[in-house]
Amino acid sequence: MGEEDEDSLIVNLPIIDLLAPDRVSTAATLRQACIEVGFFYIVNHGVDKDLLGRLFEESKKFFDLPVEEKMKLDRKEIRGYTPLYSEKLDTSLNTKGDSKESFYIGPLHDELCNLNQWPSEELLPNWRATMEAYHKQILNAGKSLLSLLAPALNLNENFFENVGALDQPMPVLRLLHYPEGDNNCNNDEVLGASAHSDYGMITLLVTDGVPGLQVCREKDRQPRIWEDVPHVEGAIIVNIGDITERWTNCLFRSTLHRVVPKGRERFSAALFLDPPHNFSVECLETCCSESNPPRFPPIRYNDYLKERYRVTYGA
Ligand SMILES: O=C(O)CCC(=O)C(=O)O
Ligand SMILES: [Fe+2]
Repeated sequence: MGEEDEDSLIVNLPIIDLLAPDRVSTAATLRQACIEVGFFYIVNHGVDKDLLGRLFEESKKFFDLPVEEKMKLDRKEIRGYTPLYSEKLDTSLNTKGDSKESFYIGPLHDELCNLNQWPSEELLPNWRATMEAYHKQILNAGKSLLSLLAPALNLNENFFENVGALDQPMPVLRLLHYPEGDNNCNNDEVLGASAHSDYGMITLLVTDGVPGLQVCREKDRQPRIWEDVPHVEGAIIVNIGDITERWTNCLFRSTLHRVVPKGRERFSAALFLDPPHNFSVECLETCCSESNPPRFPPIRYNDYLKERYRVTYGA
């Protein structure tokens, strides 16, 4: 799949058309992508192009604010601002932290929605409306993808809805800003986002087109081989998260990825789509058998998530 391009490798990921009339063959392509690499693109996802432009404009306006202003919305309950270097996704590294800042926006319509924090309307009048509109559209794209992911697992199209995985889903939108420069420090290289896999069900990622995202398809092989994920205009990048890997008994892969500095400022926005917090994640029937028994016991999603955040943020 990877091919040489001077000194870097480029991964060739399939494009999944959410509106393709032949759902059976689309689900088969999706299944293969999830088994082989855990990353793919989606098109015909229903996210408005102009809204995407506004998302990045407003995101930039927030990150351009003075740090004191941003710190007024410091992250609480996984909502709000995280400053530069406050996170280190690869905890084995000897660096001061990842060179990125971010802003988390939690679900808009659940009993916790009042925990979301917003910049003041005087400072950024269109900010909240833009983020809410994007949040809704990208969540719909995620739901529509899940209705293809279910048949890709030999399950009924409505499986995720029927088991309650979408009752109170936990879509968390994370705006990301990687400043330019800042390449090296004494020890390991400072990365925009160090090597990690995502925790949840699926992640839907849009970027401003600036390169930097890379995947490592064989995490246990040394030295690690990193391949660039190219920008495809109009497409959304999707990756399988750890809880889906666990849910599918490791049939679908949650692939290691990272963001490396390419000497340019970069913006992206990731929607982490998770099941409800009290949802019990238990090996899917179509992913185990007598000869391939479940590798993990059932786990309440919230217990799993808390542990992952504790390790990443050290709190
Ligand atoms: O910014 C990117 O391209 C990737 C971000 C990412 O992997 C994450 O936030 O989990
Ligand atoms: Fe990620």
